[in-house]
Amino acid sequence: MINSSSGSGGVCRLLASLLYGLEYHMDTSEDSTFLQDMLMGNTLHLLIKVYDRLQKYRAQRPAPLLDSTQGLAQDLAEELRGVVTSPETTELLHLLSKPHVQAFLSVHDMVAQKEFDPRLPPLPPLPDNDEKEEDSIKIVCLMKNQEPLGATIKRDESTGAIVVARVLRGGAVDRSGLIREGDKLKEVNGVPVEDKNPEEIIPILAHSEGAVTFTVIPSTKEEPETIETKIFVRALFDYDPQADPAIPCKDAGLEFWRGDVLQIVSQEDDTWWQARRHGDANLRAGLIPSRQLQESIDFNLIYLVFSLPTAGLRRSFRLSRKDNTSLQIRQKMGKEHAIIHLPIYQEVLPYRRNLEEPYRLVILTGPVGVGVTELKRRLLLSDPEHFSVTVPYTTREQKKQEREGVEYHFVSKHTFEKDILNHKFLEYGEHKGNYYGTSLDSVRRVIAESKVCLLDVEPHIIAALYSSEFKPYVVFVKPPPIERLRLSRRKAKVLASQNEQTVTKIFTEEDFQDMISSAQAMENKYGHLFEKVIINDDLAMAFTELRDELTKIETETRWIPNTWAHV
Ligand SMILES: Nc1ncnc2c1ncn2[C@@H]1O[C@H](COP(=O)(O)OP(=O)(O)OP(=O)(O)O)[C@@H](O)[C@H]1O
Repeated sequence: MINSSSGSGGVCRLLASLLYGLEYHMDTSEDSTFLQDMLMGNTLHLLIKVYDRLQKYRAQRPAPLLDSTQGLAQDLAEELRGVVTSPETTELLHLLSKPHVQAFLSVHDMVAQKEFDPRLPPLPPLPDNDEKEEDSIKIVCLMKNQEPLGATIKRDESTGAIVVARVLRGGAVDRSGLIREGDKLKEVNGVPVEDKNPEEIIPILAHSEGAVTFTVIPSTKEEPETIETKIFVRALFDYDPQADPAIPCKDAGLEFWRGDVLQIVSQEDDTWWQARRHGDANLRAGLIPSRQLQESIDFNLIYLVFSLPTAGLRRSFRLSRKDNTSLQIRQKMGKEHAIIHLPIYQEVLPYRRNLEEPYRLVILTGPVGVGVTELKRRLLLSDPEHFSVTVPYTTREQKKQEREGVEYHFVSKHTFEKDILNHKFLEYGEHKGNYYGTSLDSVRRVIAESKVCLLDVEPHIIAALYSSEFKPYVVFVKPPPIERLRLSRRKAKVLASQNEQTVTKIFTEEDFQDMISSAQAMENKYGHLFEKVIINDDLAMAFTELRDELTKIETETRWIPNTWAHV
């Protein structure tokens, strides 16, 4: 426990409040535990104590008397070995030979000799400044390690000079504060670069390590005030800068995957923004394509390649299997479009449910037969007080054992058709001359009962529920690779229709192939809406993963579209 009466008490309180403030920016409980352990750990607090003690001596400006205590210790040890041994001399010799003492003396000497700065190479001779119009030259030496320098260069089209095009936020160049956008690059490590192409210079810089010396003519333009933006977006596509022919410098690009949350730190450039991946320890920003690039056809061709086979219909009423010819499901929303224009980023903000707020709607989706119904059934059984499902509407006759509002809401054909016209249904279909449908109001009813509503729909229905009212948490249930599918579903049976009869049958090879290709098509087309993907290989494991995830979303901070913040 931290002693708040110590000198570091204020800092400890500051660290504790920092932890609280940072909570919103953490993805997982592991991140939070890691930070908690680090900020509240003993090592950091001992360091703070050491720092506090050193502060006391600061005013006295202590200076080392010697710059080689190691030499003194060696001389002393030699002299002591020559004298008559006594317990004191033996103890002193033993102490001086201890690695801790030697390390301590070595650190003392490094500080005394001021050896902690990197050894910089001698300054290169100043170039002959024939260009009378240039009034100043700057020689900058940066120590480069494995980390890229964090700047891009280009040839200025009007002057032909090689100029610094961008300085990446948080990168080595940015942290040095010595090179600015617009500076003209004359030499790198004494080698003139003015007659070289940027493509020739980039490898020189990329492969150099240690001290890199730049001779630059500083830009005369007034430096614009840098405003760090705090915009968070969820990437809706995978991006690999190494495979991008358009990026000005591949190494300056930021690789990310669909679903990653990115912090946009600069939008000054119209086509290439600067961003960091949220939760990344690396503070150096990288280039990402801007939204403007989205409008370019090439960009869509390169990155947003969607395959468009029609996704398998979900069996919300357990009726829509492919071989059921008598059923025609008519979806109210989301006709298949041949051309999709998707946003490439979705602006998001952190959200944590308040206890008095309704639970988020949980949407389960996936290809026919993947196990959505089974997972939903298990969730309901696991906690019937907490989870619930909607009651569908039907125009078919009520059976003796059925109760109104339990299995179905029984309504007349006239009422059902009126409700269709009034857009009351999320989805509806016809089977053997009767209508079946799920209404938006039935979702609202479950939520109003302070329960988690589990809804199993086809992915194109999600758009109709994608609002601040429902804040849907969309789980995509995905089949495992085909060999695992064959193995795990050996004994599984599915419902199918034959001659107007519903029968059970085992999965066929065609069912598996359909399931996999349908899953792929769904992911390609709607993957940006899926907050969680669960691979249903081992059923028990898939269920545990789903249940744990649903518990977490009730208490943890998650990223939601910023439009959901406005009611
Ligand atoms: N991981 C699994 N391992 C073995 N069998 C499974 C697994 N997941 C589901 N099943 C079985 O597969 C069959 C189909 O599952 P389920 O009815 O839940 O599919 P579904 O996705 O709801 O499809 P539909 O939309 O056709 O109802 C059921 O018999 C179910 O028990």
